[in-house]
Amino acid sequence: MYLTQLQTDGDFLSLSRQHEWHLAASQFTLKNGTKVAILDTGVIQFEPLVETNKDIIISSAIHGNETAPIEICDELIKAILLEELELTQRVMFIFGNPASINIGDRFVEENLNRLFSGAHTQAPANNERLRAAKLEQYVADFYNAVQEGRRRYHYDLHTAIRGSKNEKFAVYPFLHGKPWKNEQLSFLLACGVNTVLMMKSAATTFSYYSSHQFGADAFTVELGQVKPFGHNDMSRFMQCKQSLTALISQKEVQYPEFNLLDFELFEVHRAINRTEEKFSFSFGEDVENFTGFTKGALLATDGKTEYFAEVEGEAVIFPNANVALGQRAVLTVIPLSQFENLV
Ligand SMILES: O=C(O)CCC(=O)N[C@@H](CCC(=O)O)C(=O)O
Ligand SMILES: [Zn+2]
Repeated sequence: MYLTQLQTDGDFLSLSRQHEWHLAASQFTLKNGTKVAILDTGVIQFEPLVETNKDIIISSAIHGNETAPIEICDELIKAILLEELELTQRVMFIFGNPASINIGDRFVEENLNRLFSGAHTQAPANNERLRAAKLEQYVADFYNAVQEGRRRYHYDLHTAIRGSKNEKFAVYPFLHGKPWKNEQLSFLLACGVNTVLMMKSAATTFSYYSSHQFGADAFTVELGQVKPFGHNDMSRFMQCKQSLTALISQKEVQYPEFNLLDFELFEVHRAINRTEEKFSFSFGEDVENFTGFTKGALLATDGKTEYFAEVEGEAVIFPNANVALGQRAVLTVIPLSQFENLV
């Protein structure tokens, strides 16, 4: 059994990487009374003795090559297990895809972040599809284990393949008409994220699952650019780590008064999917996220279909010509025009 080693070094990341797709469940209690439950590889849950009012999920390694968020969570988990950090809230950490961490790639067979909200059932099982089903269940059990009416959060931490004109940005899952929350934007700002994309449609991403299925305040948070372990300048992630630390170890957290002028808010204009083997962009690999295009400029070619910028300044997000057929090759955004749904 792995507990003795884990209680000694707090290294849940290495333990998860040594058990790529499954780890026997176990539990123990820290000296400070915090209950620790290892639910599976990459899934560890903490419940402190004190009365709590928040249920917080912090996930990383949904894509295994996005190492900075993994390092943040590794450090937080170690601090909790070694009792250097005491919690005041229920917290579940998830390393989404340990096998993809071990190959230093986005995924093994299939993009885990396109398999949630039941999408994992739409094709024959593989390890990522089985994993998505398990992660859905762990999230459901975590939120449903306590009484209704508590505050639910899920921050799914990523880094982007390309550089970004806005280094850090968040994806606000489509809320089906429910209002966006100033308070959540203020938390993101405390993490160093002042740029937010407001999505306009349902998705099969992890953050959309927690948002839509459980009403969690959930975001995909892009903290920087993909780099191998050991190549991240962790000083650039300090604000995020400190804000997450405050959220999980303080009863309440105060943020500076909300000022819309502190933010760059975008709405998704459209998603362009790759449907043909022959798919290319009109621009190079060095073109960064949030690069805007002149109306009428060619953006992408999908087989015989050409896509042109429809709006002056339409900007690209997550351009990736190598996505699987049928998947999103790029999002385009324009500045948010309506703010009444922000409360
Ligand atoms: O840089 C890229 O091309 C992708 C970075 C990344 O993994 N982003 C997430 C965004 C998820 C969302 O839209 O909420 C993803 O593509 O899964
Ligand atoms: Zn990612």
